[in-house]
Amino acid sequence: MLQSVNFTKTTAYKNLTEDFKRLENKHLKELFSAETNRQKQFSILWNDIFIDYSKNRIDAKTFSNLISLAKEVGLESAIKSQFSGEKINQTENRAVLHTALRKQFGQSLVVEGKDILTDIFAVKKQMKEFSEKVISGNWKGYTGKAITDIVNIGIGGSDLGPVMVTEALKAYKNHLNLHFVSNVDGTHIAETLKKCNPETTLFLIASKTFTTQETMANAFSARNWFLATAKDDAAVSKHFVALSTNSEQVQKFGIDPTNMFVFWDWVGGRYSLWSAIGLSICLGIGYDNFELLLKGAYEMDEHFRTANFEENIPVILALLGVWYVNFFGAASHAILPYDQYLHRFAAYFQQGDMESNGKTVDRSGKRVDYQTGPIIWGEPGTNGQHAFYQLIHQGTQMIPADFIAPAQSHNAIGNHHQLLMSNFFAQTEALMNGKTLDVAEAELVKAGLSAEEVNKLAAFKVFEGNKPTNSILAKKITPEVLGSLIAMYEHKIFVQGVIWNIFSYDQWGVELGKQLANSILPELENEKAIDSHDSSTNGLINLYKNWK
Ligand SMILES: O=P(O)(O)OC[C@H]1O[C@H](O)[C@@H](O)[C@@H](O)[C@@H]1O
Repeated sequence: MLQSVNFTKTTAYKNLTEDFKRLENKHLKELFSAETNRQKQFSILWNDIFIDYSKNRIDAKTFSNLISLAKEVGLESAIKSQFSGEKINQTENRAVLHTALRKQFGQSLVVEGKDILTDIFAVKKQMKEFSEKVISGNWKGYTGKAITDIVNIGIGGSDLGPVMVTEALKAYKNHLNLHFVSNVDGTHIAETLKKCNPETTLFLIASKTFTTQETMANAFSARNWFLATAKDDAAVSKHFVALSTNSEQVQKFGIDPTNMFVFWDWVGGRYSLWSAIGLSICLGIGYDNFELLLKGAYEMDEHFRTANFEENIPVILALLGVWYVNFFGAASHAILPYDQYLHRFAAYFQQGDMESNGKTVDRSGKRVDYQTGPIIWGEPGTNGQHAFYQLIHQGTQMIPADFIAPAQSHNAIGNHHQLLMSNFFAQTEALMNGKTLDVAEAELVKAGLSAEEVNKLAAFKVFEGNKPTNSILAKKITPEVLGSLIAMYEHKIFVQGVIWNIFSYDQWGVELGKQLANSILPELENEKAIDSHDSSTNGLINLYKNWK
């Protein structure tokens, strides 16, 4: 089981407090000139991924104290507990075994006396056969036509992962058109169905619980739309399949149990793209590529599980994050992929990270007296550069950022990739070095400005620099590399949860809004004025009722 340790009471934390005093006002430029081999010291080449974390505000001593922190909070045994299937998600009394889904054929994992890989491989086989049948056109719709369009209906973890991965690996896409419907706003399903033909559309109803309001509403609307043309309940089985843990609800909805792809309660929603929830990935890029994605994740699992903390990528990234959140007071962390295909990567980890570590209560049930998970955000470069980088460069907040880029593009058009990469390299350099007042003045003088104008303008052209970044350079974004990158962030989140002494695998914070929406729903079904809430909520509901 996970130990409950307040990391702020450890010796390592005390030492880090001293480190912070030493480094708080030290410029990264100074650190680089003091250590000529700094990149070598603070970087890892692993498979086709290079992690350069040298542009962080640490020195060798801080690094070693951060590693000690991981040791002191019992990270080693926490990793063992997670991988072996202990019920570390204590508030839901569940194991956390998305890593088991990535195990390779021929391996085994016995949990509570049962080899859980037997069931996992059986579902994978079902996914392989089904996806191959649909892709080849052998799976026919109710009028005998091959499937052309796949609509995945799901939300949160049953949507974001498949969306992100199928976008990231679009270069591997086959002929099937993929659509994702998540929002309960009728616009989402309506606009999607405009593009589909009931005879050739396959719906994947993706929901771990099969009770999620948004998904069920969309699933019923999809079925009504389908039956309006098909006019035969028996046709449903050719066009609707379920990805879920809840066979009872799946059957109630009317989906044939043979068309159900199961997973298990030890797969958290936001960690479920590796499970049956990944069926849309198999359909969109082929099962073999899905397997490669899993393989890449498995390799990262093995690295995380076995590498010394000093060389352990997720551990190091997690510790650097803690360093900024808890010592420098950073409130957010940016994920900035220089790859258009990764345009949903940050959005995916908004759920992955914020739903996991957005907690205020520690593992003993007490309110924490330190900061936990940061706000995760980001957009692809270079778009972000022309939008919000201003604040990263010259704003008052410290925003540690991960810059991710592939050395090889899937679309080598002209010099586009060089242009992109020049920006990737320039940004982290600029964020680190900044621009001094002297340089800003000299540039203005060179541009022919008068002394008075130089004096007026120079302060606005200064960049303090000293902004920490990680550069994550991959050879190419292949399914395998993507799998590794996703698993890398998953493990980073876990490590941070261990340090912050919180439960990373529950998500009670999403419940209150759901409960209240359920109690408000019946109030919207009649004309009566409402007075059961506070004046703001009553006022809003009543105005809505007047206006609708
Ligand atoms: O797959 P389901 O059960 O429909 O849940 C969808 C989402 O619901 C809630 O918002 C949370 O529990 C998420 O973690 C989950 O991913």
